Amino acid sequence: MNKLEQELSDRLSRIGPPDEQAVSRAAAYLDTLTKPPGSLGKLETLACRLAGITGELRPDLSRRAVVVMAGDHGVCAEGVSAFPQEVTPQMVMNFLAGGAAINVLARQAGAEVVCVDVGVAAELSHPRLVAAKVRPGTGNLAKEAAMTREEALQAVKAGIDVVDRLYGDGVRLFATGEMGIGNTTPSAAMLVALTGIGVEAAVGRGTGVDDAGLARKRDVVRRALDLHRPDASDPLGVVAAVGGLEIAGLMGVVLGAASRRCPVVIDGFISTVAALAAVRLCPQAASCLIASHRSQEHGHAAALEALGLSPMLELEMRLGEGTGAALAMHLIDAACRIMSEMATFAQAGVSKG
Ligand SMILES: O=C(O)c1ccc[n+]([C@@H]2O[C@H](COP(=O)([O-])O)[C@@H](O)[C@H]2O)c1
Ligand SMILES: Cc1cc2nc[nH]c2cc1C
Repeated sequence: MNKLEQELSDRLSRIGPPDEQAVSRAAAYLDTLTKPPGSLGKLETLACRLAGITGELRPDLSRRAVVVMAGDHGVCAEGVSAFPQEVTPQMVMNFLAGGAAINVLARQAGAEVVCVDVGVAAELSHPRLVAAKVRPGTGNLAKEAAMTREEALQAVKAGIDVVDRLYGDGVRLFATGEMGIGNTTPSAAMLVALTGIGVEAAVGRGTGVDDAGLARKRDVVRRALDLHRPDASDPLGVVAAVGGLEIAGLMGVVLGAASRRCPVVIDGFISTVAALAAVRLCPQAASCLIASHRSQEHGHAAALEALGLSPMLELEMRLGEGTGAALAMHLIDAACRIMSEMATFAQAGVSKG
């Protein structure tokens, strides 16, 4: 085992199961509040999950960050996106200037946006950009491995390192976001490799390719899987062969948050595939995941199902960047406020059924 593998394995060994006692205490407390038992539905489930993750009934999740991992994709050469590759660095600059949808929605949710260059195919420099470029874009997975295993490990480490730094600054709630023209293709390839579902079920229109583009994407995914034959039991091998640098970075965000017992809100298709790969690497990490929305991207439902997650929102969004996750933070706030502000039957003098 080399140094990075050892470091990752040490980190994974620190990821534990949810605190079942805290879950039971949260559930019992919710039943003392002035409402029929269970009537707040998924908000109650969420309050219990947050207790299980953090070990606290009323965790302070006021410091929060959306980590937007950015990377480029050699597979764009196959004509798999409706947009040109230069949009990736252009959007990174937009994130840093505060003008993208994620900046608006994160501000509204009280979250900072932390943008990480883990593999953009352009030179970028900005005081607020986290510079962690592993390589300038992946290889074209239809013809070669997206990256080496070592590069995948470096990208995972970049995600863990960002979480560590933010945790040190007091951040206790994380959300995944990404930017990478072409990244629905590697995400679909990873989903097929990890779950065995059909290519048709995993590949969708991404930024909006037409029927010919969709057919090309499916063909590319089939060719890539034929070429690399990734092993589902080796998630790092899967992301290295047919994944993306920002996807590996998001695996690190999930694993880092789980190792700190922090909830991590999962955004759309790409984020969910990254979370699935992280959970395949470390099944215990599943307990820290909060699914935010169901994206319009064709394969997202299957990715959520593979994780056994039920999203809170269905807003017909398909942007990525962490936008659905930022919106779900309002529901996390709602669940926390129910636990801290609602009167009990005894306090309000309301008769129990
Ligand atoms: O989050 C999603 O479900 C989602 C669905 C479709 C597209 N995206 C975003 O669009 C880009 C990938 O789309 P594409 O067509 O270039 O593969 C990438 O920057 C993602 O953030 C994101
Ligand atoms: C403009 C644009 C913004 C995005 N944000 C995330 N993916 C994106 C893709 C495009 C094309």
